[in-house]
Amino acid sequence: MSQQPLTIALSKGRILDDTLPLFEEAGIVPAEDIKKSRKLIFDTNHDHIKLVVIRATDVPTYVEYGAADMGVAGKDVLMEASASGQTNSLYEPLDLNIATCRLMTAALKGAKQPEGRIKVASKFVSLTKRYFAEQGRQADIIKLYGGMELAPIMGLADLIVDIVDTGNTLKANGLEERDLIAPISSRLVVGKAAMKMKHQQIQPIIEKLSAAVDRRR
Ligand SMILES: Nc1ncnc2c1ncn2[C@@H]1O[C@H](COP(=O)(O)OP(=O)(O)OP(=O)(O)O)[C@@H](O)[C@H]1O
Ligand SMILES: O=P(O)(O)OC[C@H]1O[C@H](OP(=O)(O)OP(=O)(O)O)[C@H](O)[C@@H]1O
Repeated sequence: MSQQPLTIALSKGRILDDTLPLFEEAGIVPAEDIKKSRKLIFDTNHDHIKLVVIRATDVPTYVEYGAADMGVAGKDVLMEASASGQTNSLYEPLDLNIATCRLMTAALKGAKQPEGRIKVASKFVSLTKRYFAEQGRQADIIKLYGGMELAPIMGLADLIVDIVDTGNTLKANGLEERDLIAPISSRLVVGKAAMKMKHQQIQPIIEKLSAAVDRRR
């Protein structure tokens, strides 16, 4: 019996470096070197499986709408997509334990926070809004697209919400960690329709990836 076609959306950028070896261990290998190509869609060693390589923030959208059946994305990106209402039906069956880092608030070293409303800069606008609402703190959220650490230095914001890994970027810019919002790693996500219609094909992939993740622990 021929298998139904299956499309997996991978985040380009730093997650891809960790995703490709994991997929290879699970027996899914692109037909050409993704990192040397300008193509966005790739055949694999399985006739029915294709990989699409897109911006991390677009992965939840492709999977939510069923344009891709499954995907790999950072928990930060998934939290933001969910908080903004961009997604509401994604399954998250596996923590791939790659691209691990922390979603933190941070501020200038030693800086006191204002009593009333605070200004918070982040690229994760919706999850930041939700987080401060849950904390019962009034916050104006300022959307930035990168280099968040600059915002407190320039007086644009009191706090930032950003990814921290080694802490080197914060340190280099005179900032310090404040509160942990969530530990982050990349997750395998599956769309609602795919989970229903292609379960028999998807389940073995989840199992093989899960075994590959376990072997690394
Ligand atoms: N310093 C870091 N260490 C470990 N993981 C990180 C780090 N920064 C980001 N990540 C994780 O990797 C994911 C992708 O980050 P990357 O820097 O490749 O893309 P991006 O700059 O957020 O996206 P884009 O360039 O498409 O806007 C993030 O969503 C997060 O889950
Ligand atoms: O704690 P560290 O190990 O220093 O890592 C944290 C940095 O990594 C990410 O930035 P990235 O390099 O993706 O650049 P960006 O600001 O363009 O997102 C994140 O936004 C921090 O700036």
